[in-house]
Amino acid sequence: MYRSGAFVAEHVEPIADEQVQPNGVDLTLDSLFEQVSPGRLGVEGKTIGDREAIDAGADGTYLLPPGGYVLQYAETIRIPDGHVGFLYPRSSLMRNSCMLNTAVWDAGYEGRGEGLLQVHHDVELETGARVAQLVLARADNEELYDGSYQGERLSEAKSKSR
Ligand SMILES: O=c1ccn([C@H]2C[C@H](O)[C@@H](COP(=O)(O)OP(=O)(O)OP(=O)(O)O)O2)c(=O)[nH]1
Repeated sequence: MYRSGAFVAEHVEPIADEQVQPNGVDLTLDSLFEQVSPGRLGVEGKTIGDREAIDAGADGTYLLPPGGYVLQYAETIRIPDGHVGFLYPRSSLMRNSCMLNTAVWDAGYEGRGEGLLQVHHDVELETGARVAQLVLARADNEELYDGSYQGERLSEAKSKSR
């Protein structure tokens, strides 16, 4: 069963009232990157390719030509024990010929995650704009997430909020 937006809001920070939706919470755009070297997924282990930050411009707006971009969310997410998270693109993003690709958010994960933004037509995205919606569903789990992305970008979040 999916939880209410008010429940999801207890596991996302910082959060403003307008981000809380009936069935989930909107996440906002923090920053964008372009991958510049190959990564690798092996039978054992993985590496993530190098990235270069994309310049948002003086007014904080990204002007994006078609391509694939790594998008970092501004909010810290905590997926509670007994739950799984799914993220969906905001429909207005999709209606503007862009798509956000996402994966499973595991119980126990805490961090500021990433998604893959596909741009199929030039688009403008302002830093802080709502781009995605996180939903939480009750789900059995034997253990909690303890992978390499646990705690990602948490220290950055703290220094930003000062
Ligand atoms: O769109 C998504 C989906 C998930 N995550 C976060 C939450 C999730 O718990 C974590 C790890 O995801 P996954 O288990 O799919 O990654 P992996 O490549 O298997 O990494 P690991 O080897 O650390 O499990 O990444 C994101 O940042 N973005």
